Amino acid sequence: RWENQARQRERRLAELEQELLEKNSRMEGLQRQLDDSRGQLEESRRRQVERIKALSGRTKPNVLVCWCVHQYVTHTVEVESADSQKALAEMQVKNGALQEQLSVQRQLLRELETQLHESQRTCAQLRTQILVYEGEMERAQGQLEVEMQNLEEEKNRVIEEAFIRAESEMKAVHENLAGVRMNLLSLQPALRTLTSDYNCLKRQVQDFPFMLDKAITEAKQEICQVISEVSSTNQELLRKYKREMNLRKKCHNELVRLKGNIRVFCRVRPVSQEEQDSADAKTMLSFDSDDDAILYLSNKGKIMTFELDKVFPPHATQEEVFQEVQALITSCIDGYNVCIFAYGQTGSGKTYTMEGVTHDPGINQRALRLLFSEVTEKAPDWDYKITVSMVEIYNETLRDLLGENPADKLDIKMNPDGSGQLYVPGLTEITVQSPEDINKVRTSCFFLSV
Ligand SMILES: Nc1ncnc2c1ncn2[C@@H]1O[C@H](COP(=O)(O)OP(=O)(O)OP(=O)(O)O)[C@@H](O)[C@H]1O
Repeated sequence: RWENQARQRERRLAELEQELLEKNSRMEGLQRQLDDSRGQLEESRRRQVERIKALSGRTKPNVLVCWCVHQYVTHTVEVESADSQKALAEMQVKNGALQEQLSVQRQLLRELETQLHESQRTCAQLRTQILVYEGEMERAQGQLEVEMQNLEEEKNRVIEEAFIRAESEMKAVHENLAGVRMNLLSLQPALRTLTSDYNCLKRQVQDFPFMLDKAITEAKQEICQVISEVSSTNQELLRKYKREMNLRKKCHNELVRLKGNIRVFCRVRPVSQEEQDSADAKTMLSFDSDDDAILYLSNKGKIMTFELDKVFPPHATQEEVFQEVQALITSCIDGYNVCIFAYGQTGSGKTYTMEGVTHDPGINQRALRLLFSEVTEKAPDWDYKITVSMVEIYNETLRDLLGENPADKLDIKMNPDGSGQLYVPGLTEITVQSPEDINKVRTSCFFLSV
């Protein structure tokens, strides 16, 4: 900004100087004109004086002619002759013209002097203005210098800061570089190892198709060998399985022989609230602590002893009862006919033992679960088909509860195959896949019986 102002002022100063020069040259021209006019006036006066002198020579000596007071003299000249008077008149006319010319020249001179004064005044003003401008320029120059100095200082400071920063960054870069160099040095052995690994792998990849072919051939041979081994193992397993089955059959037969074909258990349910109220409720039944197959019944002071396969006391759980019949379920899978039923007076706990309650199921539910879990376990090797039939025996009459007409009576006949087994012709059989299916059948059965 200051530079612009200074430049403008310099331009203005140059213009004013140019103007001053022009005015000076014009003034010089006017001066020259004035000098010329003065010279001409001098010349004309000189000529007039010579004429007057010439004329004086021809006039009376007492005529006093003086050029500076010639007007007055003119009035005092005594004309002695007609020629002199005529010449005098002419001279007077010329004198008048010269007087006029002189006044005009004087006027011109005054004007020129006025112009000269005016020019000098303008020149003085311009000089003053120039001085003012010069002062302003000096001030601006001073400010400019201060600004320049400030800028220089700022520049130096910024350069110094940048230098310090660059130095620290340079230092950090050098440190990083040193770290990178160290890393590079430490990586070089790893790189060499990797290169050798890579070359090794490359060779392996090149050899891979041949190795693969070889491995496939070997694998094929091994698989064939394994297959033949497995096949022989299977044969062996089958043989063992058959032997196992025979063993199980033998065991079952032994079990039946030892425990008897028909086993009878007795389960004593807990005493109900009403029974607790009666005085002799707790003393009627008692158990033998050494033998779990003995039950004592006290009736009218007389103790009767019952011997069974097992007696379950009131605190026996559903699980304990089921464990006792569990082996029979396995026998059922192995192809034996099994029948489990509960017998007893009303409210003695038959339904509780066979069906149980939702949170603690009885023998039926547990047997079905075990049956299906065994079947599922053997599923890869054996095909099983489980069917359900339901009959009602009431007053010596047999009815098919799953049949289309549950009211129809069924007959029990001897199997004509000569096996000595009984069978019921026309009895409905429903194939089931899970214990839930059996539950559905039972529900419909209840529905039908209703
Ligand atoms: N071992 C037991 N533990 C607990 N409660 C039992 C037990 N046995 C039976 N009960 C309860 O005794 C009551 C009668 O049992 P349950 O209905 O099983 O007798 P029931 O022999 O089936 O009778 P009904 O012949 O009249 O059908 C039921 O409330 C049952 O919950």
